[in-house]
Amino acid sequence: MKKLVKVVAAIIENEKQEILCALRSPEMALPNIWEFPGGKVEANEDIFSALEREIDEELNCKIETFKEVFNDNIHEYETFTIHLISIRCKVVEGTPIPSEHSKLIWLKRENLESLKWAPADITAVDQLINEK
Ligand SMILES: Nc1nc2c([nH]c(=O)n2[C@H]2C[C@H](O)[C@@H](COP(=O)(O)OP(=O)(O)OP(=O)(O)O)O2)c(=O)[nH]1
Repeated sequence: MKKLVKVVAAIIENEKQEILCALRSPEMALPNIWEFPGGKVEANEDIFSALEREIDEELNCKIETFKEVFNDNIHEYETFTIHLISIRCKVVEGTPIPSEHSKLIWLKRENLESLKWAPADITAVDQLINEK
């Protein structure tokens, strides 16, 4: 059986109703595709604390999570299975600066479709596009 990896991802919306999208760098696993920033949940860590930690590490800013799951998806990649949990958040301190990603952009919901997303993220992207 493939390894199951639990990953949390942040849906960060700004005051202009734009969503933060992050481009994975050529050095990362699944390179050069767009995702919601986040990462793997460590043992004994709850999903909300994991996301706060990951965003602090990756984007050098503090977020507050909405304490509810926005989208929950299991997707099988070739080499592992991902359990991707997307959670709405807002930035409460600092400004997102990429340390690992190639690029960050803020996009309106209707433009999210224009990016090449990680396959596991498609259900969350569709849910965002369709909710308003
Ligand atoms: N962060 C994030 N990862 C995603 C998303 N969609 C998706 O398929 N993934 C995959 C890419 C990676 O294989 C895995 C997350 O690993 P990662 O490398 O970003 O997380 P991490 O910082 O905890 O990893 P590590 O290098 O410390 O092991 O999940 C997403 O929206 N956000």
